[in-house]
Amino acid sequence: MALDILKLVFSTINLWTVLVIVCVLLWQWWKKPHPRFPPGPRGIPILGALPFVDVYMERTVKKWSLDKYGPVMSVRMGQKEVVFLNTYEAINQAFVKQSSCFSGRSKVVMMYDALGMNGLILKDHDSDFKIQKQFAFNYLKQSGMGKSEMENFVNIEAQYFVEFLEKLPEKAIDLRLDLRNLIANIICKFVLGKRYEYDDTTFRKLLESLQDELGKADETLKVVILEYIPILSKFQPFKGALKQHLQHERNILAVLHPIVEEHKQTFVKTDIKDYIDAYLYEQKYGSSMSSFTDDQLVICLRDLYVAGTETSSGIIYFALLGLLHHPDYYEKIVKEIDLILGADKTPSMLLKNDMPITRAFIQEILRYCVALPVGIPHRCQVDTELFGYRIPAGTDVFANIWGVHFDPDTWKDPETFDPSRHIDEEGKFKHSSKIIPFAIGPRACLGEGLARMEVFLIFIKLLQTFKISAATDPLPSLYRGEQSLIYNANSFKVNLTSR
Ligand code: HEM
Repeated sequence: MALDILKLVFSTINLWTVLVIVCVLLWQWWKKPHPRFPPGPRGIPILGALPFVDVYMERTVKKWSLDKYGPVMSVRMGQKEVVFLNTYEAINQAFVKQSSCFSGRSKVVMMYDALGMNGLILKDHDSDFKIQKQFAFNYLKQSGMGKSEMENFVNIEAQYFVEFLEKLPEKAIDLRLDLRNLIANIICKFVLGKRYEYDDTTFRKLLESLQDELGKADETLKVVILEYIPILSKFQPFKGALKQHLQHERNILAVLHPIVEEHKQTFVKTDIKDYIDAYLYEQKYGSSMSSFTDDQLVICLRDLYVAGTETSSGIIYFALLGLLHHPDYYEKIVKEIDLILGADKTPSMLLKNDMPITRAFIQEILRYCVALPVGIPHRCQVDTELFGYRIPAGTDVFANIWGVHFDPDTWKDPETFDPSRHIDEEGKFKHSSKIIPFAIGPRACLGEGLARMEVFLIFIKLLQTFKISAATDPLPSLYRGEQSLIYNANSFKVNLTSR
């Protein structure tokens, strides 16, 4: 009898416990951060809308925004309520006009244990960040970002690159890694003060860590999910994926630390050769010395290297794929290059106005193949209003850059790859403020000037030197690339023949 009573009590407690847990979960899922929070799908308890989002999250969200929720909408992702801005006007309003509210960063689970919230990319928007970003920007500008000094350097590196390719045995080649080498060399020269030969072991180590860090798509997916359901980091396979990701980050830092130490040993205040020297100078003699710490320096170097390598090289890789998909444009561009540069003249940004077809093609690649389709999330720093909605402090806000580039209200047949949309009736290149691959506002890309220069000069140099043909059949899609931390084309091979 007593046993029966005990059994009954326990089964009742269990039932109640389960009921309470279910109610808490339902309440959490149902409750919005504010009655005027932007509308959006709430999905199912615990997972939110995660199971309903395509691997190309930006495309699903844009569709939801067009079909039902409008330009400013929310999506419940796991435990988090995030906001997506799906039109140029919404992004401009938040990230430019209300930038004092919308420029923060949140803690990133997949990086935090290795990087904290230091460096440039992950740093919250405070006075320290402004000093660091201004310093980095001034340094790049002084080094000639967007000017002829930097152009010379990109051209010299591009020349090394084509010479390296010319020496390779004639066979089909996948240029992805070699392009990454080339672009990494450019950023290393500015930042670390040296370029590396393609077989240098330190350089290979750095590149391999980058490749591992940016990861394979399925590993990346596991660490990305942790941003929304952090509790999963206690369980496999998420625990292992996170550990590995953090180790890749530490590997990059381990290569950079000794380079900084070497600079410290050889530092001469009257001979500033690179970013590290300039930083050490600021550390010793600058007016805001406390902001310039050793840890901050190493993570800034990591940021410039990581942010500056995969993005630009990926866009050039996409541009080559685009050419192979559109032989009519291949022909037109080569004709333009032959007319303006011939076989020997060095590519130059000064000639860009004479090359509208090449520029229009690159512009269409930047529209169509978005390296960071939803940018890097911003954190709303104070309770604020946006388009009549309430956005509480602490909310993560994404700019759906892909959504802007494929907005049917701006672009006719947005899914058609068509460079002619960037050329006016007089045959001149037409700039569009609604192509924003580098984002906008105070958190916009630091390296836009350098990246634009790299893509233009290297793309032309390759076409001036080689005849490029496809060695992969069928070619991967230009529209559906590989979704990892950075969106890239799926691998393909080409044959290169000297022109
Ligand atoms: C085609 C090439 C590139 C693309 C498409 C690109 C795109 C972007 C985007 C979308 C962001 C996020 C902006 C935001 O949070 O709103 C960003 C941030 C950043 N990029 Fe780039 N980027 C490229 C090349 C580069 C290069 C070459 C460098 C280095 C010199 C660089 C350094 C950075 C840094 C440091 C940030 C963080 C800025 C901040 O948090 O304030 N990027 N980039």
